[in-house]
Amino acid sequence: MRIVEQEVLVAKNVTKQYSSGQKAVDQVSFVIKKDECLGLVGESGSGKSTLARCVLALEKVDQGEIWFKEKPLHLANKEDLRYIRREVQAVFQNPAAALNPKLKIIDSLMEPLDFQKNIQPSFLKGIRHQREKAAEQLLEMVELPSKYLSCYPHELSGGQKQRVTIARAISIEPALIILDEPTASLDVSVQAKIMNLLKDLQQYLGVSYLFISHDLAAVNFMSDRIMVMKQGKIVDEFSKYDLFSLKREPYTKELLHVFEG
Ligand SMILES: Nc1ncnc2c1ncn2[C@@H]1O[C@H](COP(=O)(O)OP(=O)(O)OP(=O)(O)O)[C@@H](O)[C@H]1O
Repeated sequence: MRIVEQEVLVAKNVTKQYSSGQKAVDQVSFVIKKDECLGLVGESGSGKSTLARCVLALEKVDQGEIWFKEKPLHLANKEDLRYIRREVQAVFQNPAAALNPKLKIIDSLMEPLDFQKNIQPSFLKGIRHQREKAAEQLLEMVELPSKYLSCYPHELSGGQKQRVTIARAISIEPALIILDEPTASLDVSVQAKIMNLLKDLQQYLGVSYLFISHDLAAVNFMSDRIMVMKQGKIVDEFSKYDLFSLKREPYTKELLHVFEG
């Protein structure tokens, strides 16, 4: 398949069926462009996380194609997978589960950089191999003081832990970050702060996002374009400025109704 330069990820007719026979993802196609945030909204069980796992190459697709830049995820060999794992990072709902409780924050944070010695992120120029300085810089980017580097995860709040997982995701300067309900486990006041941080980071780093949530308000705040998923299918797709258009599908209007309260 021909990939246009500005396209970071292209999914074409992706289908994933579990052994129960149910199609969790059914003929889904989309494009994520450089620097853009694509939002994916749908109620629980609509297939959002399954699609995310396919994009992360954690699930094998049954039909269709997923291309990350010029690499076919659906046919990826070991070397392609190594490249994709570096370029596509993820932040999930539960930061407590994402951090090893036995590791100090500095060690969880630096895991990707410790592992991939040859990566030179632009924002760590001159300090890439000074481990503590690099870790301090990463924490600063997510607005956390460096004193947390020597703490264990249980000493941090949920929002602080999520900031650490975000810092870890950006640490190797990926091209795409999958954000799967990144604020769902956090207090409402913290949710807004994390979303603002994610927006600022996106602008600063020029990274692309796939932002996944059941909350249309959150998706609308974060995204340039929005896809609505229902029972494994994309039932609506539009620019965020067209959310209130009369042309929206009835299901989007239902979600909108919940959002407007
Ligand atoms: N490992 C699995 N084995 C079998 N069925 C699964 C598996 N994972 C998900 N499913 C089913 O696939 C469908 C889509 O689930 P998925 O978790 O992708 O939806 P979701 O929109 O992310 O929901 P949620 O927001 O609740 O996580 C659901 O019916 C779910 O029960």
